[in-house]
Amino acid sequence: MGGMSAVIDNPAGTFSVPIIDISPYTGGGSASDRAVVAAQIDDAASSVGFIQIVGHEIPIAVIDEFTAVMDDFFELPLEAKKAYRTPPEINRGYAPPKSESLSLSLGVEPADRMNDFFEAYNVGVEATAYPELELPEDQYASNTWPAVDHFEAAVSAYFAEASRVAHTLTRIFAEALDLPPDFFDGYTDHSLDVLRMNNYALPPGEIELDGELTGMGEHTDYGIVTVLWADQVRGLQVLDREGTWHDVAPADGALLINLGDLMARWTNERWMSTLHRVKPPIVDGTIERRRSAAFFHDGNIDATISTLPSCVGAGSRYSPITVGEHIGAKLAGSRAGQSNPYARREAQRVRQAMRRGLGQQ
Ligand SMILES: O=C(O)CCC(=O)C(=O)O
Ligand SMILES: [Fe+2]
Repeated sequence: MGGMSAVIDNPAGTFSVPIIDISPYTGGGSASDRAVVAAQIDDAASSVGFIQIVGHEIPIAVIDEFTAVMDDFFELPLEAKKAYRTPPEINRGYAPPKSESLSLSLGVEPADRMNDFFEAYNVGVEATAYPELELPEDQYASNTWPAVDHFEAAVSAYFAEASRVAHTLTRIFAEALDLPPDFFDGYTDHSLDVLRMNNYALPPGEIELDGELTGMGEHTDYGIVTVLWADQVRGLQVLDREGTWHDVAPADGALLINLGDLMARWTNERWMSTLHRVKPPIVDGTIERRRSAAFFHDGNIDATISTLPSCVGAGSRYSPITVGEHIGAKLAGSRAGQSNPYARREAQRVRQAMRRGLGQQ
C-alpha cells in the first residue's frame, strides 16, 4: 500500500463508547445510585474497556488553563523544546516526534522502528512527595518545568484533578468487583502516576510522509486506569473484540477513561486493557493538529498484582508481577527501543487484527 491511507468511518450503530455519569461518587449519591454506576462500569469495562465519563467535576477553567499552557509549550521552536529532553530511562520532560515507539511496548516491531510522530511532555509523581518512603528516584523522577508562563501551576492543578478522578474510579472499581471499598487504596497510596501531554502535528516539510508514519502506534496502557482528555479532532482508534478499529472522540465535556494492563491482570481479563492507536487525521492533504493528555494511574511501584480470587475461575492467565517490573519492561520498549518480550498476548491480538484488517488501515 503506497502513501498514507484514510481512516475508516465507524460502521453505523455497531460500536460505541458508553457515557457514564459518575456524579453519585463525586457529588455524594445514594447507595443505590452508586450501585447503578458500578454496574455500568463493570459492563463497559468487560465489553469495551473504553468509557466516557461525565460528572467528573473537573472545573472547566482548570481544563482551559491546562490546555492553553500545553499549546504555549508546543508552539515553541523544536530546538527550545529539546532543551527539556531527559534520558530514555527517565519518563519526564519533552519527547520529540519519532523518539518513541508504542508498538515496541507490545513487542510488535514496526518496519521503521521509531515512527510515532507525536511529541509529548511528561510530568509525574516525585519521590520527594513521600519523603518517608525512600522511593526510587529514577521512576519517581523530579519534574523539569519549561520556562512557559503559568505552565507549572496550570499543569499541576490539572494533575491534582486527574489524580482525584483516578482515585474515585478505583472506588467505583472496588464496588463493581465486589471488593471492600478501600481495596485499591493500599495499592495506590504512592501511585506512580504520569501525565503525558501529546501533540500530533507535523511542521510543514519537516518529516516525510510515508506508509509507516503513525500518530501513535497501537498499544495498551500499562497501569490501572488512564484518564484521557482529548480534543475532538479525529485520530484515536480503539480495537473491538472482533478485531476492527473504530474512531473514538469524546462527547462535549466528557473525559475518556480506559483500563490498563494491570487491571486486566488483576481481573484475569474479565476487564479489558483495550488496544488503541492514533492515526494521522489528514484534511486536504495536510495533517490536522490534534492534542490529548493521558493521566496514567499506575499504582505503587512496590505493589504486587496477583489475580483477584473472585476472578481466578478455571485458572489465572497471569503470574504475579510488581508494578515496577511491569512498567519498567513497557517503558524500555516505548522509550528505549527494547522490544518487550513479556506482552505476547497483546502482540498476538495486534498481529491478528493486522491480518484481518488489511483493507481498513
Ligand atoms: O491521543 C490520544 O487520544 C491517545 C493517547 C494515548 O493513547 C496515550 O498517551 O497512551
Ligand atoms: Fe494509550
